[in-house]
Amino acid sequence: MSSPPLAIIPPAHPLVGRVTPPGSKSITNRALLLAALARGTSRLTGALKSRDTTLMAAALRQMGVVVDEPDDTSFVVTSPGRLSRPDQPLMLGNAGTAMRFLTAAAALCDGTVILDGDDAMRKRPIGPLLTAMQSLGIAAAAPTGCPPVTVQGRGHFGSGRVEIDGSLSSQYVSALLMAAADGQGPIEVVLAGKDLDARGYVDLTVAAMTAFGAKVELVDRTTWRVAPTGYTATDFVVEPDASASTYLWAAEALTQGRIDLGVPIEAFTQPDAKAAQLIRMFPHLPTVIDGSQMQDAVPTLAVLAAFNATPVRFTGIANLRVKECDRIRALATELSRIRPGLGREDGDDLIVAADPGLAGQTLPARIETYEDHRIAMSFALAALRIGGIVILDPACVGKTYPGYWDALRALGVEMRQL
Ligand SMILES: O=C(O)C1=C[C@@H](OP(=O)(O)O)[C@@H](O)[C@H](O)C1
Ligand SMILES: C=C(OP(=O)(O)O)C(=O)O
Repeated sequence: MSSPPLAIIPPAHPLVGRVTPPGSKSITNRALLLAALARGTSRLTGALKSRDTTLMAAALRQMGVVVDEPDDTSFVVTSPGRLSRPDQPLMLGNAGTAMRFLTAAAALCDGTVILDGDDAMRKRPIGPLLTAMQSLGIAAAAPTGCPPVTVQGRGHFGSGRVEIDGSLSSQYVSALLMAAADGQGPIEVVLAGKDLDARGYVDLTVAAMTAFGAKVELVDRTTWRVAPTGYTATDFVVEPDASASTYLWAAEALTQGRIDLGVPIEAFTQPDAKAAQLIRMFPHLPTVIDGSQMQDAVPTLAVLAAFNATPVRFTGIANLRVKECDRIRALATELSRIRPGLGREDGDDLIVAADPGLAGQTLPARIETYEDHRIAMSFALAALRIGGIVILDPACVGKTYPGYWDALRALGVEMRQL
């Protein structure tokens, strides 16, 4: 059921203040899984509490891991060091990280594991990951090429060489790498097909694995060698979420404000932190932005581009079509709802016809959010400068940033639930 629409009133002042961004979704869900694979107790602090991490934690509990939540930003994970076969299917909503990472990890259980998600997740491809697992001798099936998935766990990940086509999602590579430390012997994960978009997410994976005691060697740009070390319980600090921070950086740029996130941009290791340099260039964003290495920041940059001095073409974003929704289509459609022709698809590129004159106008538009947190959060930025914007189903931000609307309110943005 969708939540009541939210009308946002453009603030008459620059947004100035302090906001603490939530913990990184990507890092929290990696750390939760790795802690679950390590015998003993691991404390995760600075973690994200949101729909995606709640789903990951619940799935791990179904597999016999104790996940305590002593406060709003910590998880304490106590594990026997292996995952038990769950009695019921793992229901993972539309959490891509949980679905992909747990599909590989399910091979470490003894017995059958079914992983399923919501309607949107049932359209997100997982075939390449299953093909890779099958090549290691693991029985894994998804008749439609998308969840639900059935994995016959056999208690280990095998050994040898596994090829993976990561062109649709880097999460397949991350999933294999994390499970590979529980191999019977060393496992080489080799990229097949074109180079990865979002390579930075695989670097995050290797960093998290290393923190939990794994040994991963980058043999060359396409090959990682993972030793069969298993994982060691540890205390782990999750950095703030860079993708969530992009909305605040953009809000600052759009209103010529000053928002202190309490963390310098250089401290982020996540790929989307690269967007900060572009946002700083506003209103003179480049005419072409390659979004491949900062994919989750593209909705933020696209809405910002609507107010830029010159049009912007976004390239390298084909796999935005298989995220929470088809984000290329959603961005083009919703930008054009504000002003016809403001956003347009060109093959798999998105072209935003910039119009600095939009700022200060009233252009009533009810923004469809397609149950996609990033569509809701990015179009709220348009509402900081344009009157009459209503965000439909605003609660969808709970996937990764449940405190988003409160953060904007704390900066003095007025909103009305309709
Ligand atoms: O590994 C991760 O944590 C993520 C990888 C990216 O997805 P893809 O690898 O599917 O592009 C990104 O869009 C997603 O939000 C998080
Ligand atoms: C694509 C995203 O999420 P996921 O793939 O983890 O569902 C996202 O958070 O923008």
